[in-house]
Amino acid sequence: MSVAIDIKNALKKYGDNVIIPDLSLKIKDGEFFTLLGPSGCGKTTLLRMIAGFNTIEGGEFHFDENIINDLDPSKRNIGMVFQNYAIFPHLTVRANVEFGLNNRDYNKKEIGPMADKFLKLMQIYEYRDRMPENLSGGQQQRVALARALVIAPDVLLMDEPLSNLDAKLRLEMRQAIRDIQKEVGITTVYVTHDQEEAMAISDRIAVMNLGEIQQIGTPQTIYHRPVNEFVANFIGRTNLILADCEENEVDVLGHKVRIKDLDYKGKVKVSIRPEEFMLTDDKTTIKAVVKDTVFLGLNTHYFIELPNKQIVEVIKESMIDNMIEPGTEVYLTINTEKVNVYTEDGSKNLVIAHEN
Ligand SMILES: Nc1ncnc2c1ncn2[C@@H]1O[C@H](COP(=O)(O)OP(=O)(O)OP(=O)(O)O)[C@@H](O)[C@H]1O
Repeated sequence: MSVAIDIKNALKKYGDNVIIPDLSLKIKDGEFFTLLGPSGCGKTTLLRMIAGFNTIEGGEFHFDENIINDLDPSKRNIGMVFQNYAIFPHLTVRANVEFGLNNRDYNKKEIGPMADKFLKLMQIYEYRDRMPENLSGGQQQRVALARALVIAPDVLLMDEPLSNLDAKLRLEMRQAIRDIQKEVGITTVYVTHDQEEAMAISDRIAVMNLGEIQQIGTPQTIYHRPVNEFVANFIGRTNLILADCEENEVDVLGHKVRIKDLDYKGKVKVSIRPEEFMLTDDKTTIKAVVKDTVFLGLNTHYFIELPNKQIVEVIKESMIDNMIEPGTEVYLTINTEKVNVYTEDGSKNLVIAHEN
C-alpha cells in the first residue's frame, strides 16, 4: 500500500552544523516527487531521514497518519535505488530480485513468480540467469529497480539513480522509471541535481537551496513562474535585466509589464528566458547586435548586445539558411506574458500573487 508523506518542521544537524533548519512538505499518495537542488543543499540528507538512515533532530515525519520518526528503517517498508547500483555481484539477476523476498513471509512457491513479474516489467527477464558483471549499467539499474519494487514497498526512494549512466541511456532509463512508477502507482521520492531530468520525470518538484525549500510546484509552474531569482537561475536558462518599477509598471525593453505587488517601488530584476525573445523586422523595437552564435542542431543560441551593452542569450530553432552572422544588427521584442519581475535582491517574484 502506497502512502502519503507529511514532513513537518524537520530539523537536521551534524554536530553544531545545521543542514536542514526547518523544512515542511507534503507528498501525495502515488506522486512522483523530486528533490532538486545544487550539490550540498541537503537532498540526500532529507531522503535518508525519510528512509530512517539519518537521525532526526526535530520535527515529525508521517507516513499517512503514522509518525515514523522512531521506526526502524527495516520496518518502514521502503524500496531504495541509489547511484551505485548496490546489487549483489555474487548473485544472479534473478537471485538479486528474489533477495528481498527471502526475508519476508512468502513461501518458496510464491517467490519465483513474483520476481519474474518484475523482471518482465523491467525488461530484464531474458538476462535472469546472468551475473551482474555481464550486464550494462542500464541493465544493472533495472535489476536494482526490480529488486526495490518486488517487495511491494509503501514508498520508493531514489538517489541520483541515473548519474552513472551515459547520456543516451539516462534518457531511456528516465522514461522507463517514469513508466514503471505510473504503472505501479507507488509514492516516489527522487533526488537529482539535474533540472532537465527533474522536469521530465516528476509530477511535482521541490527546489532546495541551503537546506531550505525555495519552491514546490509542477515542472511547468516552476519553469514559467519561479518564485525567486535563485529558482529562475537554477531551472533552465534566463537573462536578468535591471529596470525601474514606477507606478506598478516596469519598462522592459519598451514593453510595459504590470506587477501585482502594489507597494513595491524601485529597481527590479527582470527575468526573460532565451526563447521568449523574438527577432523582428520592426525597426521601432530594440536595435541590438549579434555578438556570437552557437549552433546546437535543433536550436541556435545567439548572444546579442542590447543598447546598454548587456549581452542577452536568445534561442531560436535552427533553419537551414537562417544563421545570423556575428556583427549583424537585429531588432528584438519579447513575449511579456512570460516575463518575471523580481525585487532587486532577487527574493520575491512581483508578477505572481504570493501566499506569504
Ligand atoms: N555524515 C555527515 N556528517 C557531516 N556532514 C554531512 C554528513 N553528510 C552530509 N553532510 C553535509 O550535509 C550537507 C548536505 O549534504 P547532502 O549529501 O544531503 O547534499 P546533497 O544535496 O544530496 O548533495 P549532492 O547532490 O552533492 O549529493 C553537506 O554540506 C554535507 O557536507
